[in-house]
Amino acid sequence: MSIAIAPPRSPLRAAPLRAVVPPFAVNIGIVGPGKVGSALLTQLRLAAPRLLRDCNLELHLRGVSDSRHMWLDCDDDALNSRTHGAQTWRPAELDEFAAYVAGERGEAAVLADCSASDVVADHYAGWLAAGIHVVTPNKRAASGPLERWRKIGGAASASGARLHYEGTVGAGLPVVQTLRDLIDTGDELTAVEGMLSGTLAWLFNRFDGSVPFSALVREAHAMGYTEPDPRDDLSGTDVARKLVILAREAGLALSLEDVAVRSLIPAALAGCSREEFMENLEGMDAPMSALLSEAQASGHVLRHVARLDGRQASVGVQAIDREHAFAHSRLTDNVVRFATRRYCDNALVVQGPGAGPEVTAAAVFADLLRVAGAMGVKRCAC
Ligand SMILES: NC(=O)C1=CN([C@@H]2O[C@H](COP(=O)(O)OP(=O)(O)OC[C@H]3O[C@@H](n4cnc5c(N)ncnc54)[C@H](O)[C@@H]3O)[C@@H](O)[C@H]2O)C=CC1
Ligand SMILES: N[C@@H](CC=O)C(=O)O
Repeated sequence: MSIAIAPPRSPLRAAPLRAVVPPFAVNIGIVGPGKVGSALLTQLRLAAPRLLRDCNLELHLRGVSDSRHMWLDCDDDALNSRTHGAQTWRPAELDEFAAYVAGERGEAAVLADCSASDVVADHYAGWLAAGIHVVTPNKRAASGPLERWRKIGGAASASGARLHYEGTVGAGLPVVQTLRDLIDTGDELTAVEGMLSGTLAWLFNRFDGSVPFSALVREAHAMGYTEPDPRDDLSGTDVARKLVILAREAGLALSLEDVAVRSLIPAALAGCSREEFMENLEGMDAPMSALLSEAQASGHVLRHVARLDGRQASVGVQAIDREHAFAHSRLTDNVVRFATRRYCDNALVVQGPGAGPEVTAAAVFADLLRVAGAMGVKRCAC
C-alpha cells in the first residue's frame, strides 16, 4: 500500500480558485421535545457549525411541536412584538407544522418524530407522499397495524422520500441497518434471539433483593430509559414491538398480536392511569421478589429474553444459567443475535447500551444524516 505525500505548498503560491458551492440546506422539524427530542435538539445545535464547515450541510431548525403547542422559527411579527421577539407558541396542528417545515421553495425537509404516539405515526404516509422525509425512534408505525405500515412504505416508494427508524430497536446500536444489509445482500433470517429492552436489562442487572423493585423502576424512569409509560416496558409490549420491527425487516408479516408476551404487571395495576401506576408501583415488589427468590434458589439469574424463529415469537422474563452469555451483560446492554443462512454456525451479535436519551437521539441524528447523504451531501472524511 502506498500513501501519496503532497508536495509542500509555497506560501507565495496563490490559493487555487475554487467555485463557491452554496451549502446544501435541510429544513428540520422536531415532533416530541421530550427526553430524546431535547437531546436531539442539543446534538443538532452542537454539530451544526462542524457540518457546515466539513460537509457544506446547513441544518435549519424550522420548528418544534408537542401534542398541544408548536413553536415555529420565525412565527409572525405581531405575535413576536407582543413577546419582545421571544419565541412564541401556537396550538399544535401536525400537518400545518409539516407544511411550515417543508417550506415553499421545494427545500429538503426532515421531520424527526421523537414522540411515542400513534397519532403522529398516522401522519407519516401523508408527509412522505408530500416528499417530506421522516426519521424516528417511535416504534408505533413500524410495529403498528400492517395496513398502515404498508401504506407508509407505498407513500415513501412513490415519492422517493425516506423513512429511517434505526433508533426503534437497540436505541443507538446498529440493529435495523445491520439486518437490512443482510437481507438486501441476499441473506435469510432464520432466528433472532436477544435482550431488546434497556430498561429491563438494567432492572435485572440491579435487582438483587437489596433494593425494592419499585425503587429501581423509579430510578430507570428518572434516567430516561423507560417508555413514557413504564408499563410498556414492564408488560413486554415494547420488546414485542421491537421483535415485530425486526421480523418485518426480514420480510415476515408479523403483528403485535402474533407475539406471545409474558407481562410483569400485576392485574390490579394494568388498567389504571400512568400517574396512578407510578404512585402504586410498590404493588410490584412482592411478586418480583418471589420471582427473584425462585431464580436464586436454583442458581439462576433473571433476564428478559425475546425470541423469533420459524415457529413462534415470544418475549418474557426467564431464569437463566449464570454461565449464559446474557447473564454477563452490563447496565442497559441489549444483545441481538441474528442467525441467518450465512451466519449459521455462529450468530452475528450486536451488543451494547440499548436505552437512554443521548444514544437514542444520536441514532435519529445519524438517520437524518443518512437522508442528507442520499441527497448527495458528502459525509466521508476523504
Ligand atoms: N428513552 C429511550 O431510551 C428510548 C426511546 N425511544 C423512543 O423515543 C421516543 C421518545 O421517548 P422519550 O423522549 O423517552 O419520551 P418522552 O415522554 O420524554 O417524550 C415524548 C414527547 O412526545 C410528545 N408527544 C406525545 N404525544 C404527542 C403528539 N401527539 N404530538 C406531538 N408530540 C407528542 C410529548 O409531549 C413529549 O414531549 C419514544 O417513541 C420511545 O419509544 C427509543 C429508543 C430508546
Ligand atoms: N424503553 C426502551 C427504550 C428503547 O427503546 C428500553 O428500555 O429499551
